[in-house]
Amino acid sequence: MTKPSDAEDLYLDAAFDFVVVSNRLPVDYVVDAEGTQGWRSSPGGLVTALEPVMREADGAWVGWAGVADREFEPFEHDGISLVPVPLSAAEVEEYYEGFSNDTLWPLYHDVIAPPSYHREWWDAYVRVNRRFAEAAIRAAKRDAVVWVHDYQLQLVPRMLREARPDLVIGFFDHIPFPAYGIYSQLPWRRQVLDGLLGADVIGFQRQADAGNFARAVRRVFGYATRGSVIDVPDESGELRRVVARRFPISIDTASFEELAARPEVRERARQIRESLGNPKTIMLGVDRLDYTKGIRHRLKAYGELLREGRLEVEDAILVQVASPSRERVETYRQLRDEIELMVGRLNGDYSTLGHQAIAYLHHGYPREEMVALYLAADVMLVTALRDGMNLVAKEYVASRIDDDGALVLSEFAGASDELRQAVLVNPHDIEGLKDAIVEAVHMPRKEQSRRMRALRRRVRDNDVANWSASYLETLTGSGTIRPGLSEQLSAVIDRFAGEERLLVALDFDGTLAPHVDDPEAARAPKAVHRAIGRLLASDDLRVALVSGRSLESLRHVARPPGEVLLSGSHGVELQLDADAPVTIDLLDGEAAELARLLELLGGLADPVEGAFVEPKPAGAALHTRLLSAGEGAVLQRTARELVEAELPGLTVRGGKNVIEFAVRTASKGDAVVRLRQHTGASAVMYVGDDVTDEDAFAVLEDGDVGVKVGQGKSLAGFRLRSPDDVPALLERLAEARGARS
Ligand SMILES: O=P(O)(O)OC[C@H]1O[C@H](O[C@H]2O[C@H](CO)[C@@H](O)[C@H](O)[C@H]2O)[C@H](O)[C@@H](O)[C@@H]1O
Ligand SMILES: O=c1ccn([C@@H]2O[C@H](COP(=O)(O)OP(=O)(O)O)[C@@H](O)[C@H]2O)c(=O)[nH]1
Repeated sequence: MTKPSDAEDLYLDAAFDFVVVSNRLPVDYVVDAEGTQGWRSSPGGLVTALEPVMREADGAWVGWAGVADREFEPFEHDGISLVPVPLSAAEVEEYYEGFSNDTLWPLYHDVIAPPSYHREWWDAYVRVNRRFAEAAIRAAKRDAVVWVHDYQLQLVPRMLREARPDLVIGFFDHIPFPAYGIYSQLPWRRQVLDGLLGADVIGFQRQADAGNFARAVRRVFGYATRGSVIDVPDESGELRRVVARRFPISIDTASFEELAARPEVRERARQIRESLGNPKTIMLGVDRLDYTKGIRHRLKAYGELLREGRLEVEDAILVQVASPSRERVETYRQLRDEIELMVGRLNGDYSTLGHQAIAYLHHGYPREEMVALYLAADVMLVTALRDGMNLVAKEYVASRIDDDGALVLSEFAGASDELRQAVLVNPHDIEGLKDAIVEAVHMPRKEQSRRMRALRRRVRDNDVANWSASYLETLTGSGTIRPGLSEQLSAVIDRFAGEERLLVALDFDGTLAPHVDDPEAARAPKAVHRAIGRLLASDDLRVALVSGRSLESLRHVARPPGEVLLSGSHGVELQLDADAPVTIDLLDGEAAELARLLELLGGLADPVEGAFVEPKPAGAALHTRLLSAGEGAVLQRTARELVEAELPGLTVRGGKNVIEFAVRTASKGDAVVRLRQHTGASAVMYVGDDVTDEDAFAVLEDGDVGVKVGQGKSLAGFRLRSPDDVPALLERLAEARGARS
């Protein structure tokens, strides 16, 4: 791999600010029986999800064209720039069918099938990952964002970072990440984790996957993890923050709704029903023919229902689309044989001359036909034994624009975290699955509509544009923030308000009060005081102010009521009880350092008009907000160099137009940890705007809520546009908390 020092020429043909890398391109190269060559949509949910994202972005998509031993020049297809990566026949066998789909796939899906471990497959995996990384490097401009996808390419993030430290690197895992007891089987477990940790943000479908990943990192490397943050040391020992958290993928909901409303698609749905003899109930399964999808369990349950007479072949039919997948992998061949044997038996046993038990279709269908099938089906069966997300479930819901139909959904599919109003099942429990199918078949129209409305709202609120925006916002900190509370944030507050004991921790400057030139003149508007008052009147809810200011200054500007807990000087000072004195008892050495620090900063600031020093109990801040950006930057750099030379080891913090030095190490993160302990809170909300608030976001845990005010890279899951939006957030929480009690 080329190192950055000799990689300058690589930047020359780099043309893209945004590069997506996945094993598959959205199209496969095909030659039909007559020898006609062309491009056909490639299978699977990854392509369905990424296609609309790429159509919006002016980026390049690096991937394989689905055929061995063919090289293609980069080309444009349907408005997307594609950069094909070639694979030899041996590589398809060892990297794609072998290591990706016969080692990692079964291992990551909880060993439903036994994984095979072969050293030659691993060698091919490393080689091919390097080729993908090199193609991405060629395509990416300096400082570009490169977003790598899925288990086939887990080594690419590290390869990119080593060759091109300028890049912003993201990774998204579309499939589950298993518990360490299973993951640890992998002979190359260290290398794979290390490969992934090359990314800045690692996205997962479910929080459970992110948790499994963080635990594996702790077990294998011993790196510290806090909430969604992993501290990864680089070669010089400096810590790099890697975020690992859930970003549930979705679909282009509006396009499914639009298709479902088209007269020709509705007509096609009617034809499908008619061709099946207009039975009372059409049940539908749509899956790649994969052992993770639980097709066998579904057929078994359906067969038993027919045998027991709980379903009649005159009334019901199961349409099973099993689209061809990975057909040269032995486990998939065996699965096809088993499924087709089962379908043959069931049809032999239960079909009559006029009524078929199962319509089995071993084909892939285009989007329009899929929507017609969704519209034709009264009941959708998604019974996966393990599935990263399962987009089919979301597509069914989005297509039911008349708010009818019923979805039976496995709790082992990622989609079940969001689609709570489906009939949820454990597909291993065949009796439970049978009951769920019967419940769905007989579900009253009113009940169908109640559930479907809630399900549809969910897929509309979190569509694929939302998914990519929220991921990329975490990765790059860019994006437009609309004023007010987003629907997602409102929904999360409602959920948060239901937790047992709450802590609401708020930064002051830039969050409750707008930034002003004179720090002592900063004030929060009346609306903030009112909202805090309402929160303080709520049951089991504590409010804390967490500021970089000294406590004295914080009390002066914020004028908080006595019940508000206070943390000042970035966690150095804590006031947990209104009457308790706060002392920080500097050691003699610390006091001497502080005195010298004030001298040094004073010496720098005094001659510069507009610059001033704010003394703090355990440090001092040099403010440059009245200077031009250039002058401010120069003064801050000089201060940093001077202090580091004379007082090495002090904590240094950059903020908005301020640089701060402290003789005692503490952070807003430490403050939040102490406050959580002190209040016994079961969930914490933290709201902040500055870089120093990132320490607090970093210690948030599952179930907590982080809200960043304004733009910029952040670990927070949610955003508000400005301090003007904060009172509405606090009011909403107070209201939801009140409604609960
Ligand atoms: O490329 P193939 O080997 O033919 O397989 C198709 C894709 O299958 C997997 O899809 C996953 O991504 C979906 C979207 O996030 C998700 O809903 C599903 O649960 C996953 O299984 C695989 O992860 C992709 O890489 C494949 O392209
Ligand atoms: O005949 C078919 C079968 C499936 N799909 C699409 O393939 C994707 C399957 O994604 P899912 O997440 O359900 O599972 P995956 O195959 O990725 O494991 C969905 O968008 C389906 O609409 C399709 O277009 N035609």
